[in-house]
Amino acid sequence: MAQKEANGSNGEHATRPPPTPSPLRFSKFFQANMRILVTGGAGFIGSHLVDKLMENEKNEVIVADNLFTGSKDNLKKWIGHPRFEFIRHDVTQPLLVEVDQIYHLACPASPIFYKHNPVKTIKTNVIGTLNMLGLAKRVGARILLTSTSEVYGDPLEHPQTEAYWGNVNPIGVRSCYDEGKRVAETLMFDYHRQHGIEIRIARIFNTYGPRMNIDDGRVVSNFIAQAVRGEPLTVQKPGTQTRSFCYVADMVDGLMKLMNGNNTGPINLGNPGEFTMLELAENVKELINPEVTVTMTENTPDDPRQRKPDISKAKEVLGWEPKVVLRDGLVLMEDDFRERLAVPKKTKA
Ligand SMILES: NC(=O)c1ccc[n+]([C@@H]2O[C@H](COP(=O)([O-])OP(=O)(O)OC[C@H]3O[C@@H](n4cnc5c(N)ncnc54)[C@H](O)[C@@H]3O)[C@@H](O)[C@H]2O)c1
Ligand SMILES: O=C(O)[C@H]1O[C@H](OP(=O)(O)OP(=O)(O)OC[C@H]2O[C@@H](n3ccc(=O)[nH]c3=O)[C@H](O)[C@@H]2O)[C@H](O)[C@@H](O)[C@@H]1O
Repeated sequence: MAQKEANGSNGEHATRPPPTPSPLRFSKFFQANMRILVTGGAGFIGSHLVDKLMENEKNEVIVADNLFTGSKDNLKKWIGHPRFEFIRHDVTQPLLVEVDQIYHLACPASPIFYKHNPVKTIKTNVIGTLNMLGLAKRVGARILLTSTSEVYGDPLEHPQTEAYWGNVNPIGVRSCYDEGKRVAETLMFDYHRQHGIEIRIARIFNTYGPRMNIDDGRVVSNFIAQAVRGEPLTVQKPGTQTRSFCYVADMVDGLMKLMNGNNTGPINLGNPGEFTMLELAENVKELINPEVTVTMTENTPDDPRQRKPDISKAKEVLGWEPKVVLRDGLVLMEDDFRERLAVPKKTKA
């Protein structure tokens, strides 16, 4: 059953005005660029976001990343650029920089990585978000959190609207991530209400695209790497579980619209096209390598059975909806995987 509309979704519950940015911002002669911090900017979504932000000559971009799952390779075209800076930094430690906006993405996202060191994952979500909120408060910056559709857990409502409070196991092996992100959302709203911080929360649904780690472990990258290598596609049982896959360029566009718009969120960002894992495997097989087989493997605990975003709110308040359909996105990703795996496409005889 739909639960009541998420509180404070438009900032009406802030009890304080936002903290003031640096006095220099109001100086008549100061013509600084917009200074933007991207935590987790060496990762998959983060590096695509950095590319887009760097297109605007009025932006200076600082990436803070501990390189746990990210890589400097993802940022190589910007290293040394005068408007770009990389800081190897773990967000569980305080960070002192002067910025106007913070995109807070730092957190391992693939289940195999976030379950690898669950205590660190919780610390990243809770202490990391606290640190970034503290920074936002000190410098008067607006902060956007990349939350997740996993806050809905194994959802009993379908598709999921932002008003749904979720069905999350608090003590399971995925909880470090799901509950960590839920606490991060709570912290965002508490800082907003208590200190007037300008917040934005995106609830991201499964996003895919070029630059995902080859051994990332997530389903789209697994299937594409397997198809390119000519290995069986590993569908975890029962295979009827569903996900909705969003192409990364659409996601970056949504994140920037959210950051620069007036709504705090939370707002679902995702592609509502819904596929079973067996359907995804069939699509990858047909498009990338019709010779591979599909094999059924064991699943992991608490795997959500279905997931599909209701994006009415994103359409209404951001004027955003995804443009790239799954079959086109898979092909766009294939070229990047072939290049990195050094497996060229077979040319027809
Ligand atoms: N890709 C998706 O489908 C998806 C879905 C929902 C939410 N998200 C969220 O989007 C964000 C980015 O996800 P992604 O898919 O790009 O994952 P990713 O693993 O490629 O990127 C995460 C980045 O954060 C960095 N990082 C991790 N812990 C850190 C720490 N303690 N300090 C500093 N840096 C740290 C990693 O090194 C990496 O560069 C994450 O917050 C994730 O929860 C992603
Ligand atoms: O979008 C989200 O909110 C979340 O989605 C993913 O979590 P998950 O949906 O579990 O992603 P995958 O690991 O890609 O799994 C998707 C489905 O594919 C299945 N799978 C995975 C891998 C594989 O080789 N085969 C396979 O069938 C899994 O059982 C699962 O049902 C991301 O990894 C999270 O970071 C993100 O927050």
